[in-house]
Amino acid sequence: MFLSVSELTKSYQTEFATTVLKGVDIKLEKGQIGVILGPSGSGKSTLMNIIGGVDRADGGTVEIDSERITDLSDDQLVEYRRESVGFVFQFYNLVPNLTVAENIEVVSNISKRPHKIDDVLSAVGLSDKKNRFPRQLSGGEQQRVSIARAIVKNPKLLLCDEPTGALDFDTSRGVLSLIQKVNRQFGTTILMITHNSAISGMANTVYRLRSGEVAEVTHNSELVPAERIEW
Ligand SMILES: Nc1ncnc2c1ncn2[C@@H]1O[C@H](COP(=O)(O)OP(=O)(O)OP(=O)(O)O)[C@@H](O)[C@H]1O
Repeated sequence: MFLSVSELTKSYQTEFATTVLKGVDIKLEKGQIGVILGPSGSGKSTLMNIIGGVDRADGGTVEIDSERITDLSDDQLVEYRRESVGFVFQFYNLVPNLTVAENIEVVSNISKRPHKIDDVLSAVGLSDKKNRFPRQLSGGEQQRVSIARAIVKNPKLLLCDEPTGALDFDTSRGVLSLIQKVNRQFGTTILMITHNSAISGMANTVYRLRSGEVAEVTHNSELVPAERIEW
């Protein structure tokens, strides 16, 4: 199994101890798309942060491509985040005074096996806008840049946290369609979190999270093209 999350637990200690993940199991084959669905507060971002090496679990394991992430030192986690994981968030976090190409170049410059910037720009449909600044782009275009920046390092895993959360319906479908295209063209394994259940049709496996537990797992034998998703 390419991505294997087993019995993952996490609590936060504030005034009260809050158990956010109560033994979560997730499995994805290489090249698959997984979706994690769940209401606000169900633990989606916490789970994503642990898989992405941004936060640490209390118990359980995360393995990607036979590497046990939960055993890595802090320095090894930095390396893992830089080489192996691409992140896409609801807000694009582009550097405002760098052009589209430069925003992508910043990442490719520090990667060991990057894709060519022009190939990535072409894949996201922004070759003709590579010299623009983020403020000169629409929200959907800015999200395309952030996807290009996430995939240029040729990551083992692309983590998308509510990638369409700030976008209108038509633009969202375009971005989801691009995520499907990235999966097909580059063979990238993708894990996406959302509270929008309409998106689940485009995933091989859907995990429904409720109060820190996987309440339901659904496998789709046929994937719905993003263009056909309605909500
Ligand atoms: N650093 C933290 N310290 C204390 N509690 C936290 C921390 N991070 C998250 N939590 C709590 O953990 C629970 C799950 O949060 P999480 O962000 O993982 O949920 P989520 O499903 O991603 O929600 P949303 O869809 O609103 O982003 C929430 O009750 C939240 O208040």
